Amino acid sequence: AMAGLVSGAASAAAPLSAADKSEFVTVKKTHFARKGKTYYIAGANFWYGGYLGSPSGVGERARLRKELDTMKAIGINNVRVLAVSEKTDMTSAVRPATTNAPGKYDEDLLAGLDFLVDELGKRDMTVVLYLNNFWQWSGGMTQYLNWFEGTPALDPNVTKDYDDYMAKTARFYANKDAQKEYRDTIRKIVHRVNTINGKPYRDDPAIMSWQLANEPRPGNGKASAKEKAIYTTWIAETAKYIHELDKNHLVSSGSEGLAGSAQDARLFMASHSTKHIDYLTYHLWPKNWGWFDSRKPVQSWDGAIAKSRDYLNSHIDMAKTLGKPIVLEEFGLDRDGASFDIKAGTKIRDRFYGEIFELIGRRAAAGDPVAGWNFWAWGGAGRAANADYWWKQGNDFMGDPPQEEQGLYSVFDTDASSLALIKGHAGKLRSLQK
Ligand SMILES: O=C1NC[C@H](CO)[C@@H](O)[C@@H]1O
Repeated sequence: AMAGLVSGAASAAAPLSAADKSEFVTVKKTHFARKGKTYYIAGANFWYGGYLGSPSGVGERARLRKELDTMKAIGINNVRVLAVSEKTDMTSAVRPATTNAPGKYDEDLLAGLDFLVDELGKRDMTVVLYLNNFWQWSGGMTQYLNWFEGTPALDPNVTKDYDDYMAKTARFYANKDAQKEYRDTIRKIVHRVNTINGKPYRDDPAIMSWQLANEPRPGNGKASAKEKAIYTTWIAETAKYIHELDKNHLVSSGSEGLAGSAQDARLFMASHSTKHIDYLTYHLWPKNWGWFDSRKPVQSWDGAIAKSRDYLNSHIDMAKTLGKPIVLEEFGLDRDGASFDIKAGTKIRDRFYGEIFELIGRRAAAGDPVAGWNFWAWGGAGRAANADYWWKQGNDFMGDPPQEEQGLYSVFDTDASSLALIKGHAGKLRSLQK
């Protein structure tokens, strides 16, 4: 099995030439380069960063500045952020949305993204901006289909049927009208001029990459050859379109890896071999994928960590084969006792984070095409507001989007052991940059 097959001769990061002095994050063979050095991502998922930057409504600019200062202080150099959301009547989705209807945008909310990007530039931090969502918590592809197919936007928290959801949502890729609106929105964002600092996004090195969507999948686990072909074409053509709009920035898919490719390694490799995809992404979710049972942590730990290591190693090996850097841009585990309560411990999650950081760090040090990690997700000063832990409009934003209990996977500013662990491993990756 591919698992545990640690690469043979490590492909050490190629020495950088003066041309790599670019302020922009670029790809040099199987590593990122930035300002003349290799660049490793020690990042956080911060989906709501643009929301906090808004000048009105949901905006909390003082909180945003404080969150970025806290992240910077522990060595986090990158955040992964939702750039576009679609207004929907689904209860599991965030309100407000950057797109209220086809071609109708919320300029106040988009000004929040401007503020975030400007604040990141001031802190020498970078951002990955995803332009859509396969899931319903920001409207996403299912909302596009509501607009252009006339079908109801599907909320799996209501339908309780993920297989049906995934098969229907994947119709987005071949829906011409939905694709036209999606591309119009992409152009609106990629060609945006920052209203805070006057910088066109295209020319701003604080942006690291444009990402097609959060966790785009070809359909469900039984995706057909036709659906896989449509998905593969969609990735290549959308990535190409973005590169035509913007010569400076990288493009990635937002894929989870095998879990987001119907467990089909050939599909993952084929859909990411296009030259228009600059680096690979994968996500790791032991609890979501049924590997870890947080109510039976002792019994399920060994199996979960073995499968997790296998998942990491096999994806790094696929990155080696494809000759592209790979970022573990999401991973997470819940609090002790499967609690959402901020007072619950994080012993098991800390152990899990430590194992992931160690493996990634070891293979990065070995020169493998490892480009870093983003944990899921930054909760910071956010606090759950309701006894049932569900999000309601007006409540704090935190690492968990509205379709999940507020506190499920968030790392809060009071989770001292987790922050210390993140700080230590961010430092280890930073020491590899030369
Ligand atoms: O992108 C994602 N991946 C997993 C997260 C936690 O379940 C989820 O909130 C998000 O949709």
